Amino acid sequence: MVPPLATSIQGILTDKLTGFINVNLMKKSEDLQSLSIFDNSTYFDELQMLKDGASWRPVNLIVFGVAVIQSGLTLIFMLSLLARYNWWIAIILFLVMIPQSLSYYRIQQQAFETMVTRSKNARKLDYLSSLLLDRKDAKEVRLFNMFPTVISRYINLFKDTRKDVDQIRVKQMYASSIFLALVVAVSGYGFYWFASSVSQRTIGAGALLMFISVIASVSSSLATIVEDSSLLYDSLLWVEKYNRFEKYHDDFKSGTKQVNGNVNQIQLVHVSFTYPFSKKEILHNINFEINKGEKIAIVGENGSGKSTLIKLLMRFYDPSSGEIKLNGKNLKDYDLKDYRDNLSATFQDYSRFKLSLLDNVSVFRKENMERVKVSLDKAGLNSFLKDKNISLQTILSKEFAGGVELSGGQWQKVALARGIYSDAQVEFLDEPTAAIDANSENEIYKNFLVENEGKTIVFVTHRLSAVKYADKILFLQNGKVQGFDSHKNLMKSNTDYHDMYNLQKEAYV
Ligand SMILES: Nc1ncnc2c1ncn2[C@@H]1O[C@H](COP(=O)(O)OP(=O)(O)OP(=O)(O)O)[C@@H](O)[C@H]1O
Repeated sequence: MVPPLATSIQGILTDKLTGFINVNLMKKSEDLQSLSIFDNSTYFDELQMLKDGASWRPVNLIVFGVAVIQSGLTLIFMLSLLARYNWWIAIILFLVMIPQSLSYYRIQQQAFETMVTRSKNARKLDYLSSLLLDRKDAKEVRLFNMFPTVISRYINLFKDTRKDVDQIRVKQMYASSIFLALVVAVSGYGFYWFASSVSQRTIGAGALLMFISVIASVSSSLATIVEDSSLLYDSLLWVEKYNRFEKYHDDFKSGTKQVNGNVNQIQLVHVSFTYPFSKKEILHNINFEINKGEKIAIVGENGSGKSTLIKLLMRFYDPSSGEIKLNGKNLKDYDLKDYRDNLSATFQDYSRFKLSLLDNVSVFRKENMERVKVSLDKAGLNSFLKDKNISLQTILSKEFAGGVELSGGQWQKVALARGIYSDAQVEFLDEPTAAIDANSENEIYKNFLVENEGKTIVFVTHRLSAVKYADKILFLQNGKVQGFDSHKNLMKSNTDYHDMYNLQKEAYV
């Protein structure tokens, strides 16, 4: 093909395929609605490799495919020319290619597998470099002078990773040398045969010149075929991994039943739960129910399973045993997206999108400026609405031009505004005020829990002062329900709860 044309076609294909594959990877992520895939480190390894190869591997299929076909045709033509004089030299030359090609393929496969296992290290290497280069960890990295250790860890890991690859390279070099030696031996013999035939005048002198050019062309075509087809094979292995990823599905399926806007009751019946790829059971035989309009507080020590319970209620995971029922039917029977449309949440590890204030609140749902403003106001951010330097279009990150940096508490309020904006029937709040000052905290709880009559609200809190707003409190200890009742009743009937509440009360007085 004409080189400039080939270059531009290759450029266009590279762009299109990169876009196509990355979009497909993102769409695949949309299919995987459970969080279980994120508990599997192999997922990150495979994804890293697929993302890294997205821009060039598929194009290699075409580039090397075309090169192999071109060299194959040249080879056949040249060998048939040679066969006209001496067919068995042509056959021997051809046979030399087979074992060498096979061994080359094997090495190439090893090189590919090394790269795949290496991707575990590649991710670690990426992480180590971003630790020192990114803004996120800049403060602690500098305070604790993490530079020398991180750099030396990077260098050691890099050396380790290179070791395997270098071994493969050496093998490749040996295989190429043996291949070359065989070709030289066969060609040498061929040259001897042609030269003797010319001296005995059984063939003309021109045949010797033809033999020399055939040998040059055959050996270069053979080398191209073997090398390019092994690179082609390498790209095919990548495509195979990509297809496997595309076909990947977990056991997590959406049902078809519609919620029809009625989340009247959510019931947990003998629910136990162990995270995927983990052995330890986190929740044990949980039984309780939430009725429409109720305000339920979940309290308990760190690690007692409060956030895990919220994840199950939102169906990010399914229980390992027992069932969660929505309006009397198994939650798994319901259309997942439809169910989640009825929910809203402010997570403990809420997202800080590097997008505009408007996007951060509306998150691509139907935009309604007035409602965004009301949500910000209810979340305690009315100061934002008066600030001349902040508009709804302002990007909430200094990494982008004109962006602003928010404080931890302001970020949490933006996350709360996002929850308020949705106006969903059921609201989950996982430690919604951890970073918020006492005055705002009170206001927020009032806004959420007192002035939200019809809404069902489940909130996790360590601040026991907030439990006064709850109809019922679920008291968790080591993944077990220790009590489920009103604050008043628990204070009377549950000594652990009573002690925990009083301890915190004393700390504040
Ligand atoms: N993805 C996960 N895979 C395996 N174990 C996990 C995972 N996420 C959490 N855990 C474990 O589950 C347990 C409960 O965690 P969870 O976040 O539910 O506790 P919590 O009560 O919300 O704690 P906190 O008050 O500190 O927020 C912890 O021991 C934690 O290590």
